Amino acid sequence: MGTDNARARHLVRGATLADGTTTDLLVENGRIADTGTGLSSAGATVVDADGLLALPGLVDLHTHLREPGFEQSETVLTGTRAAAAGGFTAVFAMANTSPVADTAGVVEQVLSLGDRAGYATVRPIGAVTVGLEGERLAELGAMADSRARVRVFSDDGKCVSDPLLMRRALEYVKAFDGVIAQHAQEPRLTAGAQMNEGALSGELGLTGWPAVAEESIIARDVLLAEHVGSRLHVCHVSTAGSVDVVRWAKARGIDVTAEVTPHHLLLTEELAAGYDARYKVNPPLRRREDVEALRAGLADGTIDIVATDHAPHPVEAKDCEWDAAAFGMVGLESALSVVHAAVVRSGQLDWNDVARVLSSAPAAIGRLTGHGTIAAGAPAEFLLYDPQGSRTFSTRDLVGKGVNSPYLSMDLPGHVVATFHHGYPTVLDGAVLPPDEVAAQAAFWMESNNG
Ligand SMILES: NC(=O)N[C@@H](CC(=O)O)C(=O)O
Ligand SMILES: [Zn+2]
Ligand SMILES: [Zn+2]
Repeated sequence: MGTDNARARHLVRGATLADGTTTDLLVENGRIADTGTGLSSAGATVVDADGLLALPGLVDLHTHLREPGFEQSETVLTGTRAAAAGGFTAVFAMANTSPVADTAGVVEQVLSLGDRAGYATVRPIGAVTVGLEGERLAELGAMADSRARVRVFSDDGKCVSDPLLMRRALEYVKAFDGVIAQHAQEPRLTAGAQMNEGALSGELGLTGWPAVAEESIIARDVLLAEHVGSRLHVCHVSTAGSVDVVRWAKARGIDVTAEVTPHHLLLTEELAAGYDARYKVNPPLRRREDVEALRAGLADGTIDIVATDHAPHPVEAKDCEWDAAAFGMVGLESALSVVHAAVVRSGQLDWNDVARVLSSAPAAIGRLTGHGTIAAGAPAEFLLYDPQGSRTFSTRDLVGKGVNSPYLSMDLPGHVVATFHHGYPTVLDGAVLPPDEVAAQAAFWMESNNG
């Protein structure tokens, strides 16, 4: 049955592309076989895309899939189902698992789990240091040369704070065109930190996380990247000052890219006032001025991409006192709607920009091919989005294991109607397709493409 479906052609009829033109998409053998209007539907399953926007499959450069080791929070299967629901066709899986993804063995395991599940391309991120301990470099070369072909390295969750180790890591990854993705947080300036440092943290009696703890590491790292002539990526930029530092570095010609999360584009620190730990995240939600600067930075290209930092946690880790709660929010299922609400409605980004910041640019930074374009001959990696209307976001919209979403009971615009990965649907009519069906499609795809 799965084999038949994988061979099946799909005709997506009357979709609107990011540039506003209308087209049909004939999907066959994993590729977009043809585009144009009035394509024949002979032998094809027709998907009516009237009024729907077709965007290249979203690529998340920053996802916590939690497997191996924290399967109570998420697995590669559940996390990639959440990804598909959000319109993602590729995710880069962060290394803070148990064991840590600091060896070729672990990254190959994560790769295989992703391939088998079949909901999205999973590209493992390798740890920079052994055990994320910040003491000695992990086997970066072996991870790069492994089947997982790791190009992005990060100790995310922790900062590579030792400047000498950071310098060595930047130097080392040049050999295989890798990039260090830094979680910029000066540890001494943020010991015990619970929320953004400012008047509000004082009022609430919570230890503050000062903006300078992020900005000083970014400033140091762009200078190190310049010094060694290497490539740096900055994770989840959250302050106006960070945008200024990155803008300065780019003007100087330094090879740096930066990401912002959907939540830092929409939410502010005032949400901490109710001590609801759903709003506890690292880096913390900041001030309105920071949100405005992040939006402007994304619009003018200083910030290259939006990445979710999808960080699922079990209910117990959030349903407790603020100080004791885990940092992090889920974000895959809501990302496109939140970006729509934060920067499309305001006119700062159009849909072409959205396709860039959520698909082609993250693919380019991660050296991932086969994603980021909708064109005849290209791999069929795309989604259909209904930009009309809005929904009250609820746990029914959450497909992964985590329910730690800051958007529950908020009204969000639009929704993902369909996602196609490797030419087969992972989401149709707004519903994620069952794991056995998708796994069968994936097995057939692997056979015809690798075998
Ligand atoms: N963002 C978070 O608040 N938490 C992340 C770690 C991280 O991205 O720094 C996690 O792994 O839970
Ligand atoms: Zn981080
Ligand atoms: Zn993270």
